[in-house]
Amino acid sequence: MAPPKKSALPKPLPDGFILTDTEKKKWRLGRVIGQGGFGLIYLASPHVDRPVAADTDFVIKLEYHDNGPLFSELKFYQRAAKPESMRKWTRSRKLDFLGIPTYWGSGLAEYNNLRYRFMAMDRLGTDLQKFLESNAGRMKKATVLQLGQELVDVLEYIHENEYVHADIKAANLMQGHRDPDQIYLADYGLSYRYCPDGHHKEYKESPKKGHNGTMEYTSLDAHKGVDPSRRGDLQILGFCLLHWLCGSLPWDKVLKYPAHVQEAKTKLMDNLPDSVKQLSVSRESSTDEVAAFLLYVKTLNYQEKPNYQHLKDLLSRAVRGRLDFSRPEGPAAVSSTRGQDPGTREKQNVGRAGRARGAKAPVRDEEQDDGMRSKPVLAQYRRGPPSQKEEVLHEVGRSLRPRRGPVTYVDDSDEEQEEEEDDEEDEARPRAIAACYLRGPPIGPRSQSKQV
Ligand SMILES: Nc1ncnc2c1ncn2[C@@H]1O[C@H](COP(=O)(O)OP(=O)(O)OP(=O)(O)O)[C@@H](O)[C@H]1O
Repeated sequence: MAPPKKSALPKPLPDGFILTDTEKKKWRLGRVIGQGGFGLIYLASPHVDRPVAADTDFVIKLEYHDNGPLFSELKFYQRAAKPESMRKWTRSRKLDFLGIPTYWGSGLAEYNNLRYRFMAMDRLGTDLQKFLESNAGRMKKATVLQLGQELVDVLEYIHENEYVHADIKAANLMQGHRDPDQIYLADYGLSYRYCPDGHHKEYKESPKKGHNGTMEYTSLDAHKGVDPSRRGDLQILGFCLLHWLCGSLPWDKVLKYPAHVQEAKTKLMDNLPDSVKQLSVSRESSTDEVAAFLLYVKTLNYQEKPNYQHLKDLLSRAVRGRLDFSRPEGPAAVSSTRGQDPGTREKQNVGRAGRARGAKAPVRDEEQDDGMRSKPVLAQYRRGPPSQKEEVLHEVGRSLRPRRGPVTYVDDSDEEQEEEEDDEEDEARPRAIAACYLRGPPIGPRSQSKQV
């Protein structure tokens, strides 16, 4: 009998299903509490003899075994986020907390002729995009600066462990399940090993890979198709901080035109610090610190190690204490983000060519653009099988938000090296990308001079 036809989102496994990880540890599945473009998030428990408690501290992320992002995420956790190594780092740096979720195990499973990959990890709480959506896209300045400092700590740790995240944004920042003051950087599905075994990738512009990442925040390097690096992560973070402070970004209205976004970001970076300072919506929410942050990031060479302490110093200004996600004072920014459904926002994330390639973000005639960010994504641009996704959404309730759609995946350039390490995973390796999914050349002018 032919195996059932697959779509990107896995056919759910039944409640109570028992999974065995590579360490022979068993995990019991509870209910589904989230879904992404490729996978489902289940409550889970290592106590397999009883139903999973509603307040369990664990979740399992489940995807079809050859889908891809989970494979990539797993590699990140296995190489870079070992609990012992994080503990050591936290102690040596005298940090109270490091916002990277703990990985508890992973494995493969089979059910009804379908093969799955799973990963057990810390359960997390609400993502920060939800706060932004109820606060006109803004956060209080003290909160923004504090988040910025905490994220610099997280980035320093992952950068020192040969990885960059490459997709920092509020939707990937989640509160702790037990402690809402602990903020975790989640979703390492697009993380990239920029410095395998201490050898930094070379600077190389590649039009075929241009404009990858989440369009609002992706770095200028990514716009040019350059592999992600440390300075790119910091530039993405700078754009996020600016967005959270102001509620909007200068390129909000042209997000469907990657070349225009690139142009607007180049202009902003070329005219620092004034270009950022003038975006302040009020004195209380002045953007001076973010201007200084981005100005420093601009000085970094592609392979240069940032001075993380200096970056934190630039953001420090009475920013200790509890995080306050209430609505900031002052005028609401004129933001085209407001009112836009999160699904539409997420469709602007086009993934990384060569790793998570897929349908390109929709590009339409310019004449048609009259603030199109608030318009729904056209049906033909929606990735994945809407019917199945909608079914699952109904089952699991309103907390679920569709994010990126399915893309065919190819592993990063570490393939040969990984082969040695992953003998037992060989069979599970994601398939090579089909030619029909390769992204075409970027649209629009490429007028920038090289910046290495
Ligand atoms: N560790 C976790 N604990 C609790 N909920 C989680 C956890 N990780 C993810 N979620 C929830 O599940 C949803 C899907 O997460 P997931 O990381 O699979 O997908 P995504 O990042 O939204 O999209 P994609 O899979 O396309 O990258 C998230 O929106 C979040 O609400």
